[in-house]
Amino acid sequence: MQLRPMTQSGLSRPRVVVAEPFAEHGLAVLRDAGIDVDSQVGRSRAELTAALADADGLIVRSETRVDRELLAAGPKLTVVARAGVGVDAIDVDAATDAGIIVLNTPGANTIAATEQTFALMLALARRTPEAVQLLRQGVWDRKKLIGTELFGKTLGIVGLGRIGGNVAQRARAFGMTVIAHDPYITAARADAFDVTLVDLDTLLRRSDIVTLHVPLTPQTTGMIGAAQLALLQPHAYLINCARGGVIVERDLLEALDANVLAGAGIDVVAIEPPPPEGTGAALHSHPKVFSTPHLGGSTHEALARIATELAQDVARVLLGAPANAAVNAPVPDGPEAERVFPFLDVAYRLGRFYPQYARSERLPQFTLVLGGALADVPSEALVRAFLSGLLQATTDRRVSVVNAEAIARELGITVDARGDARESSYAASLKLIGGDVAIAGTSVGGSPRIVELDGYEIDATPVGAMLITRHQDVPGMIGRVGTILGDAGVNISTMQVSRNTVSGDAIMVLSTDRPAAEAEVAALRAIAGITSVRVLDV
Ligand SMILES: NC(=O)c1ccc[n+]([C@@H]2O[C@H](COP(=O)([O-])OP(=O)(O)OC[C@H]3O[C@@H](n4cnc5c(N)ncnc54)[C@H](O)[C@@H]3O)[C@@H](O)[C@H]2O)c1
Ligand SMILES: O=C(O)[C@H](O)COP(=O)(O)O
Repeated sequence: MQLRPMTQSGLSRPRVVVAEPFAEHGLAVLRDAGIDVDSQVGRSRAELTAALADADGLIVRSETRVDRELLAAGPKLTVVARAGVGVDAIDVDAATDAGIIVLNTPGANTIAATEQTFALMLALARRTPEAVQLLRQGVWDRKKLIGTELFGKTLGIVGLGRIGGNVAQRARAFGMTVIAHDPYITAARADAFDVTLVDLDTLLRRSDIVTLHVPLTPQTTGMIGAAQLALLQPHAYLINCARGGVIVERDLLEALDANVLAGAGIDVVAIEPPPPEGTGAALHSHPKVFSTPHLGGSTHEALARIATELAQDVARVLLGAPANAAVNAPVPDGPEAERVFPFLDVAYRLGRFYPQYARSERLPQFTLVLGGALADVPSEALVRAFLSGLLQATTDRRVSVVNAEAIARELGITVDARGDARESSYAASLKLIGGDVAIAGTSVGGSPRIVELDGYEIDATPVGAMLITRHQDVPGMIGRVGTILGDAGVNISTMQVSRNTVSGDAIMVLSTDRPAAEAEVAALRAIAGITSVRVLDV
């Protein structure tokens, strides 16, 4: 895919501030893509705030609170990237309002968090940390340390998403019965994991071990408090590798002291790192709690995966391509993703191309025809990509896929998207109709192409500097245009000519290494037979 920097400072090198540890090879991916990296790891919030003044991107993990105030310190910010899954420390709504794309790496640490869940589960069941501690003190006591088996026990999973699903699969291999509570998944997903879906109270009553795998949201904050803990069996264990805030920590401490449950394995606490006098620290030192300092996602493999995936996605966004994993601008997943994804860039380029080519006083109402194999895919992500390109080329505002629709609504711009399987002579295509202009695009090997422009068949890559002439179809035109541009030092990288045999007109579509300057355009316009010259920066 051909890319160009999409920063507000035009063609200057984008700059990314890294606020928390991020694997070196991820930084190398950014630098190789022409992005400057500014490490603020370990610096104060004031220093981080100052560093954002001219930053295009920000990379964080779970310890940086990315609130409205911090976002406001970065007027050029295009992307906030979370190296991991949970985005609860990021004000995603504030980012969306500001047109900032929030990325994460869903799935990259799923296995790590799943295995950490089992590490805590087995540690609790076999009392391993206690055994290690006693042996370190020289105590050999086998009777005191008799454990329990996972085999035959009931595991209750709260949140049957990526991690919950992986935990379920492995629990079945241990010979456990698995029940789950997740109001947002289908029965088919539960069946696929051989899991019975139940309500939360039933899960708490029936489980020998309860494990939490929900995101921290307003609905899940404090979802396990005194009333829920009271439903547990006295021999039950509670595991939390999700977020500390899902549990009311004070209630858990009291329940442990009152033998309401047998123990807890926790990787996360509500405030990290926990202040010494808080409930998080009290849990860490509680004799019935085995805890780890938020290590669920911290394996070499997961961190390497995260660094590569995130750096590539940050580079894609900063270089003008659609994101793979934008939290606030989702693209379809499943089988449709493969069809839609290459066309996000086509839609975006059509958006940038249109106003520079059409030059109409007012933007018309648009129609976007999803042709061929695109006819039955959801159009939302394609419309967002189109609008972000269109508005970036027509407004001074910070526009991206996350706020393009809202801005378009404000400006009264509408897009009527419809599928038409018969529309395309390509396997799949997008046709944009606006006023009396019609442009069709497709994707070839991941590269956007314009294949039809106002009835002319062409094959042009709408990326970077372009020059389009309309002229009479007479001999010598190509030579004259080429000579003027050559004399001016404008290198032509590709040239397409297409003719209309009925009208006797032709179109020439050039990609140039730099946009032609006004004087050069004036010289082209002066060629007899040339009716229009347009310079575009797509
Ligand atoms: N300890 C760690 O280092 C670590 C590592 C990775 C992820 N996490 C945490 O684990 C969470 C889950 O990760 P995932 O990748 O499985 O996410 P996911 O989005 O794939 O799964 C979350 C599941 O929770 C369900 N859910 C949401 N609200 C619910 C509710 N009120 N009740 C029941 N179910 C609900 C969703 O339907 C979804 O199926 C993340 O959001 C993150 O906070 C922690
Ligand atoms: O949400 C996540 O991805 C995990 O909690 C990991 O968080 P971390 O990046 O702070 O280790």
